[in-house]
Amino acid sequence: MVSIEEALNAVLKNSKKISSETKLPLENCTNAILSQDIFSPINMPPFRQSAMDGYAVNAHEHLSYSLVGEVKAGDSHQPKINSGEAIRIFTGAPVPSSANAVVIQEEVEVKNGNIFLEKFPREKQNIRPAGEQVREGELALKKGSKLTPAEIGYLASLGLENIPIYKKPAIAIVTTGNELISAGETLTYGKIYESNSKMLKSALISLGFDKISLHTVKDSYEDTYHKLKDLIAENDLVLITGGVSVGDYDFVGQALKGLETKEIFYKVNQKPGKPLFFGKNGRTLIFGLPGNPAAALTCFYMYVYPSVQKMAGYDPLLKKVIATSSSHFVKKGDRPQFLKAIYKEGKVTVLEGQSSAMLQTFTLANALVKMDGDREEIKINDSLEVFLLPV
Ligand SMILES: Nc1nc2c(c(=O)[nH]1)N[C@H]1C(S)=C(S)[C@@H](COP(=O)(O)OP(=O)(O)OC[C@H]3O[C@@H](n4cnc5c(N)ncnc54)[C@H](O)[C@@H]3O)O[C@H]1N2
Ligand code: MOO
Repeated sequence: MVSIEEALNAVLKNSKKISSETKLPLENCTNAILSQDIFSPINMPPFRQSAMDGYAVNAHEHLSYSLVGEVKAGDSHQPKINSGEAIRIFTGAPVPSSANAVVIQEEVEVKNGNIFLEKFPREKQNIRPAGEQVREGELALKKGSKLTPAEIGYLASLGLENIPIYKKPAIAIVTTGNELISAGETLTYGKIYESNSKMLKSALISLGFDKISLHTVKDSYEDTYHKLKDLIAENDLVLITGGVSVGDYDFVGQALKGLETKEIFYKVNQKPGKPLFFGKNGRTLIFGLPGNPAAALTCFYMYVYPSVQKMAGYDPLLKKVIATSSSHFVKKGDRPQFLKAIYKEGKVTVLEGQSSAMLQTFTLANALVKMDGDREEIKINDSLEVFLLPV
Protein backbone atom coordinates (compact mmCIF):
# COMPACT_ATOMS: atom_id res chain seq x y z
CA MET A 1 0.00 0.00 0.00
CA VAL A 2 1.34 3.44 -0.96
CA SER A 3 0.66 6.86 0.55
CA ILE A 4 -1.46 9.53 -1.15
CA GLU A 5 1.70 11.52 -1.97
CA GLU A 6 3.50 8.47 -3.42
CA ALA A 7 0.44 7.62 -5.52
CA LEU A 8 0.10 11.15 -6.89
CA ASN A 9 3.82 11.38 -7.68
CA ALA A 10 3.66 8.07 -9.54
CA VAL A 11 0.64 9.27 -11.53
CA LEU A 12 2.37 12.52 -12.49
CA LYS A 13 5.63 10.77 -13.37
CA ASN A 14 3.93 8.27 -15.67
CA SER A 15 1.46 10.64 -17.36
CA LYS A 16 3.17 12.16 -20.39
CA LYS A 17 1.92 14.88 -22.66
CA ILE A 18 0.52 13.37 -25.87
CA SER A 19 2.96 14.44 -28.57
CA SER A 20 1.05 13.45 -31.71
CA GLU A 21 -0.49 16.35 -33.60
CA THR A 22 -3.53 16.92 -35.71
CA LYS A 23 -5.20 19.81 -37.51
CA LEU A 24 -8.74 20.79 -36.64
CA PRO A 25 -11.13 23.49 -37.83
CA LEU A 26 -10.73 26.48 -35.50
CA GLU A 27 -14.26 26.18 -34.13
CA ASN A 28 -13.42 22.69 -32.80
CA CYS A 29 -10.23 23.80 -31.05
CA THR A 30 -11.60 25.22 -27.79
CA ASN A 31 -9.19 24.38 -24.94
CA ALA A 32 -6.80 22.55 -27.28
CA ILE A 33 -3.05 23.17 -27.02
CA LEU A 34 -1.27 24.63 -30.04
CA SER A 35 1.35 22.20 -31.37
CA GLN A 36 3.23 24.71 -33.58
CA ASP A 37 4.07 28.41 -33.52
CA ILE A 38 1.56 30.41 -35.56
CA PHE A 39 2.98 33.20 -37.73
CA SER A 40 0.52 35.82 -38.84
CA PRO A 41 -0.46 35.55 -42.52
CA ILE A 42 -1.61 39.20 -42.51
CA ASN A 43 -1.13 42.57 -40.87
CA MET A 44 -3.71 43.05 -38.11
CA PRO A 45 -5.45 45.38 -38.57
CA PRO A 46 -4.91 44.93 -42.30
CA PHE A 47 -5.23 48.68 -43.03
CA ARG A 48 -5.07 52.00 -41.11
CA GLN A 49 -8.35 51.84 -39.28
CA SER A 50 -10.51 54.45 -37.65
CA ALA A 51 -11.11 53.71 -33.96
CA MET A 52 -14.03 56.18 -33.74
CA ASP A 53 -17.03 57.66 -35.53
CA GLY A 54 -16.11 61.20 -36.59
CA TYR A 55 -14.03 63.02 -39.16
CA ALA A 56 -10.66 62.19 -40.71
CA VAL A 57 -8.70 65.37 -41.32
CA ASN A 58 -5.57 66.46 -43.15
CA ALA A 59 -4.57 68.83 -40.35
CA HIS A 60 -3.63 72.49 -40.92
CA GLU A 61 -3.18 75.52 -38.67
CA HIS A 62 -6.93 76.36 -38.44
CA LEU A 63 -9.85 74.70 -36.67
CA SER A 64 -12.21 74.75 -39.68
CA TYR A 65 -12.13 72.18 -42.50
CA SER A 66 -14.13 71.67 -45.66
CA LEU A 67 -15.95 68.35 -45.85
CA VAL A 68 -15.07 66.52 -49.08
CA GLY A 69 -16.34 62.94 -48.74
CA GLU A 70 -17.18 59.91 -46.63
CA VAL A 71 -15.72 56.47 -45.91
CA LYS A 72 -17.68 53.89 -43.91
CA ALA A 73 -16.68 50.45 -42.60
CA GLY A 74 -16.28 48.02 -45.48
CA ASP A 75 -15.65 50.73 -48.11
CA SER A 76 -12.61 50.26 -50.27
CA HIS A 77 -12.20 53.66 -51.91
CA GLN A 78 -9.45 55.97 -50.69
CA PRO A 79 -10.38 59.63 -51.27
CA LYS A 80 -7.54 62.14 -51.50
CA ILE A 81 -7.76 64.69 -48.70
CA ASN A 82 -5.79 67.92 -49.09
CA SER A 83 -4.52 70.07 -46.24
CA GLY A 84 -7.52 71.76 -44.60
CA GLU A 85 -9.99 69.10 -45.83
CA ALA A 86 -11.87 66.41 -43.93
CA ILE A 87 -14.07 63.41 -44.66
CA ARG A 88 -16.84 61.82 -42.62
CA ILE A 89 -15.53 58.50 -41.25
CA PHE A 90 -16.90 55.66 -39.11
CA THR A 91 -15.44 53.16 -36.65
CA GLY A 92 -13.65 50.34 -38.45
CA ALA A 93 -13.42 52.21 -41.78
CA PRO A 94 -10.12 52.50 -43.65
CA VAL A 95 -8.47 55.88 -43.04
CA PRO A 96 -7.09 57.37 -46.29
CA SER A 97 -3.30 57.77 -46.25
CA SER A 98 -3.70 61.54 -46.73
CA ALA A 99 -5.52 61.89 -43.38
CA ASN A 100 -3.40 62.30 -40.27
CA ALA A 101 -6.00 62.33 -37.46
CA VAL A 102 -9.58 61.31 -36.69
CA VAL A 103 -11.63 63.71 -34.55
CA ILE A 104 -14.65 62.24 -32.75
CA GLN A 105 -17.99 63.66 -33.83
CA GLU A 106 -18.84 64.84 -30.29
CA GLU A 107 -16.03 67.42 -30.62
CA VAL A 108 -17.06 68.72 -34.04
CA GLU A 109 -19.66 71.22 -35.22
CA VAL A 110 -20.94 70.75 -38.77
CA LYS A 111 -22.19 73.78 -40.73
CA ASN A 112 -22.75 74.34 -44.46
CA GLY A 113 -20.37 71.67 -45.70
CA ASN A 114 -17.66 72.67 -43.23
CA ILE A 115 -16.63 71.30 -39.85
CA PHE A 116 -15.29 73.23 -36.87
CA LEU A 117 -13.10 71.48 -34.29
CA GLU A 118 -12.97 72.40 -30.59
CA LYS A 119 -9.19 71.97 -30.45
CA PHE A 120 -6.21 71.05 -32.63
CA PRO A 121 -5.97 67.28 -33.19
CA ARG A 122 -2.97 65.23 -32.16
CA GLU A 123 -1.05 63.59 -35.02
CA LYS A 124 -2.53 60.05 -35.66
CA GLN A 125 -5.17 60.31 -32.93
CA ASN A 126 -7.91 57.65 -33.14
CA ILE A 127 -6.12 55.87 -36.00
CA ARG A 128 -5.07 52.25 -35.51
CA PRO A 129 -1.97 51.69 -37.62
CA ALA A 130 -1.90 48.67 -39.95
CA GLY A 131 -0.22 45.74 -38.16
CA GLU A 132 -0.67 47.36 -34.73
CA GLN A 133 -1.61 44.02 -33.13
CA VAL A 134 0.63 41.81 -35.24
CA ARG A 135 2.51 42.22 -38.52
CA GLU A 136 2.49 39.78 -41.42
CA GLY A 137 5.10 37.06 -40.79
CA GLU A 138 5.46 37.90 -37.10
CA LEU A 139 4.92 35.29 -34.33
CA ALA A 140 1.20 35.57 -33.53
CA LEU A 141 0.78 32.77 -30.98
CA LYS A 142 3.35 30.47 -29.39
CA LYS A 143 3.35 26.68 -29.56
CA GLY A 144 1.94 25.38 -26.25
CA SER A 145 -0.71 28.12 -25.96
CA LYS A 146 -4.09 26.98 -24.69
CA LEU A 147 -6.86 27.98 -27.08
CA THR A 148 -9.33 29.77 -24.84
CA PRO A 149 -12.02 32.04 -26.35
CA ALA A 150 -9.49 34.91 -26.65
CA GLU A 151 -7.03 32.81 -28.70
CA ILE A 152 -9.86 31.41 -30.84
CA GLY A 153 -11.04 34.94 -31.61
CA TYR A 154 -7.50 36.16 -32.28
CA LEU A 155 -6.73 33.32 -34.72
CA ALA A 156 -10.11 33.88 -36.40
CA SER A 157 -9.21 37.57 -36.84
CA LEU A 158 -6.12 36.46 -38.76
CA GLY A 159 -8.29 34.44 -41.13
CA LEU A 160 -6.95 31.06 -40.00
CA GLU A 161 -9.14 27.99 -40.51
CA ASN A 162 -7.26 24.79 -39.69
CA ILE A 163 -5.14 24.86 -36.58
CA PRO A 164 -2.28 22.52 -35.60
CA ILE A 165 -2.97 21.15 -32.12
CA TYR A 166 -1.91 18.26 -29.93
CA LYS A 167 -4.26 15.29 -29.96
CA LYS A 168 -6.25 14.76 -26.81
CA PRO A 169 -6.00 11.38 -25.14
CA ALA A 170 -8.39 8.67 -26.29
CA ILE A 171 -10.09 7.42 -23.14
CA ALA A 172 -12.10 4.24 -22.56
CA ILE A 173 -14.38 3.90 -19.54
CA VAL A 174 -15.14 0.33 -18.53
CA THR A 175 -17.76 -0.67 -15.99
CA THR A 176 -17.85 -4.10 -14.41
CA GLY A 177 -20.50 -5.91 -12.47
CA ASN A 178 -23.45 -8.23 -13.12
CA GLU A 179 -25.56 -6.13 -10.76
CA LEU A 180 -25.53 -3.12 -13.09
CA ILE A 181 -28.50 -2.26 -15.28
CA SER A 182 -29.22 0.73 -17.50
CA ALA A 183 -31.90 3.38 -17.10
CA GLY A 184 -35.09 2.13 -18.74
CA GLU A 185 -34.56 -1.43 -17.52
CA THR A 186 -36.76 -2.71 -14.68
CA LEU A 187 -35.06 -2.54 -11.32
CA THR A 188 -35.31 -6.13 -10.05
CA TYR A 189 -34.02 -7.42 -6.72
CA GLY A 190 -30.21 -7.23 -6.39
CA LYS A 191 -29.69 -4.91 -9.35
CA ILE A 192 -28.68 -1.22 -9.37
CA TYR A 193 -28.63 1.43 -12.05
CA GLU A 194 -25.17 1.93 -13.53
CA SER A 195 -23.93 5.46 -12.78
CA ASN A 196 -20.14 5.51 -12.86
CA SER A 197 -19.69 5.57 -16.63
CA LYS A 198 -22.02 8.53 -17.12
CA MET A 199 -20.45 10.34 -14.17
CA LEU A 200 -16.86 9.85 -15.38
CA LYS A 201 -17.74 10.71 -18.96
CA SER A 202 -19.40 13.89 -17.78
CA ALA A 203 -16.35 14.79 -15.68
CA LEU A 204 -14.10 14.31 -18.72
CA ILE A 205 -16.38 16.24 -21.08
CA SER A 206 -16.54 19.14 -18.64
CA LEU A 207 -12.73 19.27 -18.76
CA GLY A 208 -12.80 19.45 -22.57
CA PHE A 209 -12.00 15.82 -23.43
CA ASP A 210 -13.96 14.37 -26.30
CA LYS A 211 -12.51 11.03 -27.39
CA ILE A 212 -14.36 9.00 -24.78
CA SER A 213 -15.93 5.57 -25.28
CA LEU A 214 -18.03 3.54 -22.84
CA HIS A 215 -17.82 -0.22 -22.38
CA THR A 216 -19.11 -2.88 -20.02
CA VAL A 217 -17.68 -6.23 -19.05
CA LYS A 218 -19.43 -9.11 -17.38
CA ASP A 219 -18.02 -10.64 -14.21
CA SER A 220 -16.03 -13.30 -16.10
CA TYR A 221 -12.30 -13.62 -16.66
CA GLU A 222 -12.62 -14.30 -20.41
CA ASP A 223 -14.84 -11.31 -21.13
CA THR A 224 -12.75 -8.95 -18.99
CA TYR A 225 -9.48 -10.16 -20.58
CA HIS A 226 -10.59 -9.78 -24.21
CA LYS A 227 -12.34 -6.43 -23.79
CA LEU A 228 -9.41 -4.95 -21.88
CA LYS A 229 -6.93 -6.25 -24.45
CA ASP A 230 -8.70 -4.39 -27.28
CA LEU A 231 -9.24 -1.22 -25.27
CA ILE A 232 -5.61 -1.03 -24.17
CA ALA A 233 -4.53 -1.28 -27.82
CA GLU A 234 -6.87 1.52 -28.92
CA ASN A 235 -6.64 4.06 -26.08
CA ASP A 236 -4.20 6.26 -24.19
CA LEU A 237 -6.10 5.81 -20.95
CA VAL A 238 -8.43 3.10 -19.69
CA LEU A 239 -10.58 3.83 -16.65
CA ILE A 240 -12.11 0.75 -15.09
CA THR A 241 -14.62 1.02 -12.29
CA GLY A 242 -15.46 -1.82 -9.95
CA GLY A 243 -13.97 -5.24 -9.67
CA VAL A 244 -10.71 -4.04 -8.14
CA SER A 245 -11.09 -5.26 -4.56
CA VAL A 246 -10.68 -8.78 -3.25
CA GLY A 247 -14.07 -10.38 -4.04
CA ASP A 248 -14.13 -13.78 -5.76
CA TYR A 249 -15.78 -12.16 -8.80
CA ASP A 250 -13.38 -9.21 -9.11
CA PHE A 251 -11.68 -10.23 -12.36
CA VAL A 252 -10.09 -6.93 -13.34
CA GLY A 253 -6.85 -7.56 -11.43
CA GLN A 254 -6.50 -11.07 -12.86
CA ALA A 255 -7.19 -9.93 -16.42
CA LEU A 256 -4.72 -7.05 -16.19
CA LYS A 257 -2.09 -9.47 -14.92
CA GLY A 258 -2.88 -11.87 -17.77
CA LEU A 259 -2.28 -8.99 -20.20
CA GLU A 260 1.12 -8.32 -18.60
CA THR A 261 0.15 -4.91 -17.33
CA LYS A 262 2.84 -3.28 -15.21
CA GLU A 263 1.42 -2.50 -11.78
CA ILE A 264 2.64 0.92 -10.65
CA PHE A 265 0.64 0.81 -7.46
CA TYR A 266 -2.31 -1.06 -6.04
CA LYS A 267 -3.99 0.18 -2.88
CA VAL A 268 -3.54 3.63 -1.46
CA ASN A 269 -3.67 4.45 2.24
CA GLN A 270 -6.76 6.63 1.96
CA LYS A 271 -10.48 6.68 2.43
CA PRO A 272 -12.36 6.42 0.17
CA GLY A 273 -10.60 4.61 -2.63
CA LYS A 274 -8.24 2.25 -0.83
CA PRO A 275 -8.32 -0.37 -3.61
CA LEU A 276 -7.20 2.10 -6.33
CA PHE A 277 -5.05 0.47 -9.02
CA PHE A 278 -2.70 2.31 -11.39
CA GLY A 279 -0.69 0.57 -14.08
CA LYS A 280 0.75 0.81 -17.53
CA ASN A 281 0.49 -1.45 -20.55
CA GLY A 282 2.65 -0.26 -23.45
CA ARG A 283 1.78 3.42 -23.89
CA THR A 284 -1.61 3.03 -22.20
CA LEU A 285 -2.25 4.07 -18.62
CA ILE A 286 -4.84 2.15 -16.66
CA PHE A 287 -6.72 3.18 -13.56
CA GLY A 288 -8.78 0.64 -11.66
CA LEU A 289 -11.18 2.86 -9.74
CA PRO A 290 -13.31 1.56 -6.90
CA GLY A 291 -16.85 0.63 -7.89
CA ASN A 292 -18.44 2.67 -5.12
CA PRO A 293 -19.53 5.78 -7.00
CA ALA A 294 -18.40 8.47 -4.54
CA ALA A 295 -15.07 6.68 -4.10
CA ALA A 296 -14.68 6.52 -7.90
CA LEU A 297 -15.35 10.25 -8.24
CA THR A 298 -12.95 11.15 -5.43
CA CYS A 299 -10.23 9.05 -7.09
CA PHE A 300 -11.08 10.69 -10.40
CA TYR A 301 -10.45 14.18 -9.04
CA MET A 302 -7.38 13.28 -6.99
CA TYR A 303 -5.56 11.00 -9.50
CA VAL A 304 -7.23 10.75 -12.93
CA TYR A 305 -7.66 14.51 -13.21
CA PRO A 306 -3.90 15.19 -12.81
CA SER A 307 -3.15 12.40 -15.26
CA VAL A 308 -5.45 13.55 -18.09
CA GLN A 309 -4.65 17.20 -17.53
CA LYS A 310 -0.97 16.43 -17.90
CA MET A 311 -1.54 14.28 -21.00
CA ALA A 312 -3.42 17.15 -22.60
CA GLY A 313 -0.75 19.71 -21.66
CA TYR A 314 -2.83 21.50 -19.01
CA ASP A 315 -2.02 22.46 -15.43
CA PRO A 316 -2.27 19.04 -13.70
CA LEU A 317 -3.12 19.86 -10.12
CA LEU A 318 -6.38 20.86 -8.51
CA LYS A 319 -6.29 24.30 -6.91
CA LYS A 320 -5.40 23.94 -3.23
CA VAL A 321 -6.27 26.46 -0.51
CA ILE A 322 -6.09 26.62 3.27
CA ALA A 323 -9.51 27.31 4.77
CA THR A 324 -11.07 27.67 8.22
CA SER A 325 -13.38 24.90 9.32
CA SER A 326 -16.98 25.84 10.08
CA SER A 327 -17.98 22.30 11.09
CA HIS A 328 -17.07 19.50 13.45
CA PHE A 329 -16.15 16.06 12.14
CA VAL A 330 -14.87 12.92 13.86
CA LYS A 331 -12.95 10.44 11.72
CA LYS A 332 -13.28 6.68 12.10
CA GLY A 333 -10.13 4.62 11.54
CA ASP A 334 -6.60 5.74 10.86
CA ARG A 335 -6.57 6.17 7.07
CA PRO A 336 -6.08 9.69 5.68
CA GLN A 337 -9.44 10.79 4.37
CA PHE A 338 -10.82 12.96 1.56
CA LEU A 339 -14.01 14.58 2.79
CA LYS A 340 -16.69 16.04 0.56
CA ALA A 341 -17.15 19.65 1.59
CA ILE A 342 -18.48 23.07 0.65
CA TYR A 343 -15.90 25.85 0.35
CA LYS A 344 -16.89 29.50 0.31
CA GLU A 345 -14.81 32.63 0.91
CA GLY A 346 -12.09 31.07 3.04
CA LYS A 347 -14.43 28.85 5.07
CA VAL A 348 -15.10 25.16 4.58
CA THR A 349 -17.92 22.94 5.84
CA VAL A 350 -17.47 19.16 5.85
CA LEU A 351 -20.72 17.54 4.75
CA GLU A 352 -22.73 14.80 6.45
CA GLY A 353 -22.82 11.44 4.61
CA GLN A 354 -19.22 10.63 3.70
CA SER A 355 -19.90 7.00 2.68
CA SER A 356 -18.10 5.99 -0.50
CA ALA A 357 -21.40 4.89 -1.99
CA MET A 358 -23.12 8.25 -1.47
CA LEU A 359 -23.16 10.42 -4.56
CA GLN A 360 -25.92 12.58 -3.10
CA THR A 361 -23.33 14.26 -0.84
CA PHE A 362 -21.13 14.95 -3.86
CA THR A 363 -23.99 16.86 -5.51
CA LEU A 364 -23.66 19.43 -2.71
CA ALA A 365 -19.85 19.55 -2.63
CA ASN A 366 -17.44 21.85 -4.45
CA ALA A 367 -14.31 20.80 -2.57
CA LEU A 368 -12.49 17.92 -0.92
CA VAL A 369 -10.88 18.38 2.49
CA LYS A 370 -7.79 16.28 3.11
CA MET A 371 -7.63 14.95 6.66
CA ASP A 372 -4.37 13.33 7.77
CA GLY A 373 -4.44 9.78 9.11
CA ASP A 374 -3.30 10.69 12.62
CA ARG A 375 -5.89 13.42 13.01
CA GLU A 376 -8.95 12.18 14.88
CA GLU A 377 -11.27 15.14 14.56
CA ILE A 378 -11.80 18.45 12.84
CA LYS A 379 -12.91 21.25 15.13
CA ILE A 380 -14.56 24.55 14.29
CA ASN A 381 -11.91 27.16 13.31
CA ASP A 382 -9.23 24.53 12.53
CA SER A 383 -7.12 25.25 9.45
CA LEU A 384 -7.75 22.70 6.72
CA GLU A 385 -6.15 21.73 3.43
CA VAL A 386 -8.84 22.01 0.77
CA PHE A 387 -8.83 20.93 -2.88
CA LEU A 388 -11.24 22.93 -5.02
CA LEU A 389 -13.15 20.80 -7.50
CA PRO A 390 -13.41 22.01 -11.11
CA VAL A 391 -17.21 22.28 -10.88
N1 LIG B 1 -13.07 -7.86 2.18
C1 LIG B 1 -12.95 -6.65 1.66
N2 LIG B 1 -13.99 -6.15 0.99
C2 LIG B 1 -13.89 -4.92 0.46
C3 LIG B 1 -12.71 -4.15 0.63
C4 LIG B 1 -11.62 -4.74 1.31
O1 LIG B 1 -10.55 -4.12 1.48
N3 LIG B 1 -11.78 -5.97 1.80
N4 LIG B 1 -12.67 -2.88 0.15
C5 LIG B 1 -13.96 -2.22 0.09
C6 LIG B 1 -13.81 -0.93 -0.52
S1 LIG B 1 -13.10 0.27 0.43
C7 LIG B 1 -14.30 -0.65 -1.75
S2 LIG B 1 -14.20 0.94 -2.38
C8 LIG B 1 -14.94 -1.65 -2.56
C9 LIG B 1 -14.33 -1.60 -3.95
O2 LIG B 1 -14.81 -2.65 -4.64
P1 LIG B 1 -14.65 -2.82 -6.19
O3 LIG B 1 -13.90 -1.69 -6.76
O4 LIG B 1 -14.16 -4.16 -6.47
O5 LIG B 1 -16.11 -2.58 -6.71
P2 LIG B 1 -17.34 -3.54 -6.74
O6 LIG B 1 -17.21 -4.55 -5.65
O7 LIG B 1 -17.51 -4.00 -8.12
O8 LIG B 1 -18.46 -2.51 -6.37
C10 LIG B 1 -18.51 -1.79 -5.18
C11 LIG B 1 -19.88 -1.12 -5.10
O9 LIG B 1 -20.04 -0.18 -6.13
C12 LIG B 1 -21.15 -0.50 -6.96
N5 LIG B 1 -20.81 -0.21 -8.35
C13 LIG B 1 -19.85 -0.80 -9.05
N6 LIG B 1 -19.81 -0.30 -10.30
C14 LIG B 1 -20.79 0.61 -10.38
C15 LIG B 1 -21.26 1.42 -11.42
N7 LIG B 1 -20.69 1.42 -12.64
N8 LIG B 1 -22.31 2.26 -11.19
C16 LIG B 1 -22.89 2.26 -9.96
N9 LIG B 1 -22.47 1.51 -8.91
C17 LIG B 1 -21.44 0.67 -9.14
C18 LIG B 1 -21.37 -1.96 -6.74
O10 LIG B 1 -22.66 -2.37 -7.03
C19 LIG B 1 -21.02 -2.11 -5.27
O11 LIG B 1 -22.11 -1.70 -4.48
O12 LIG B 1 -14.78 -2.95 -2.05
C20 LIG B 1 -15.02 -3.04 -0.63
N10 LIG B 1 -14.95 -4.39 -0.24
O1 MOO C 1 -11.89 2.61 -0.26
MO1 MOO C 1 -13.64 2.36 -0.37
O2 MOO C 1 -13.60 3.49 -1.63
O3 MOO C 1 -13.68 3.35 1.10
O4 MOO C 1 -15.37 2.47 -0.21
